[in-house]
Amino acid sequence: MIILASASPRREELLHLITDDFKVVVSCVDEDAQIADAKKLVRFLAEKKAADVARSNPHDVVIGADTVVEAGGEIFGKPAGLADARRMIGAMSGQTHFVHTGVCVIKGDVRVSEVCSTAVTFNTVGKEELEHYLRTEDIMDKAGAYAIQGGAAKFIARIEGCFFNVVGLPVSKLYQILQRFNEKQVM
Ligand SMILES: Cc1cn([C@H]2C[C@H](O)[C@@H](COP(=O)(O)OP(=O)(O)OP(=O)(O)O)O2)c(=O)[nH]c1=O
Repeated sequence: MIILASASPRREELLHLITDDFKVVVSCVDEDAQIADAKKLVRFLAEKKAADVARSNPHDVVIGADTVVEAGGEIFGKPAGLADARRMIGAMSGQTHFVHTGVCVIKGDVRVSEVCSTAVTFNTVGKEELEHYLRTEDIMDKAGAYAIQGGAAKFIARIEGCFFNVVGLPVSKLYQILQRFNEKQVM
């Protein structure tokens, strides 16, 4: 059985693009980590989430993931509040940033972790547009305080890499990892 160790409805929706044969078990890990490198951070947290659920489900294939935005040398997770969200989108306005998602798949002793990065370029977001966006989108549970799959779509000038990675799961990369588990007969 495949288990998605995530409370994210986006990740659940995205995993359905690969298979309908899975269940969700939410991990209860502390996401505070003192890691300054964004790629190392998402890998660490994806592993932590997957390992937490794998401990009590040793015979299942457990998937964990974590997404952050890296913009101008800063790492943006979920905003702490409206002011933080305003600051994050302000920093990304008219600029290119990276969205990194770590994904970890564990079954018993076998563990595969990967990081997928997507470059996203925002058009300049005007003050009024920004305030309207903050009023109308549920951004508090999104890394970088935006949803590319939602109202932020209108700010996107260009993306390079996997779109689904930005939404929280690098679907094609995860598919390849799961195929490897299948070939090794560990699924
Ligand atoms: C940048 C971006 C992020 N996101 C979301 C994906 C993730 O759900 C969230 C980042 O938070 P995460 O901490 O990676 O995930 P989560 O807390 O939602 O779920 P869990 O830890 O239980 O797996 O931001 C979007 O939905 N759209 C976007 O455009």
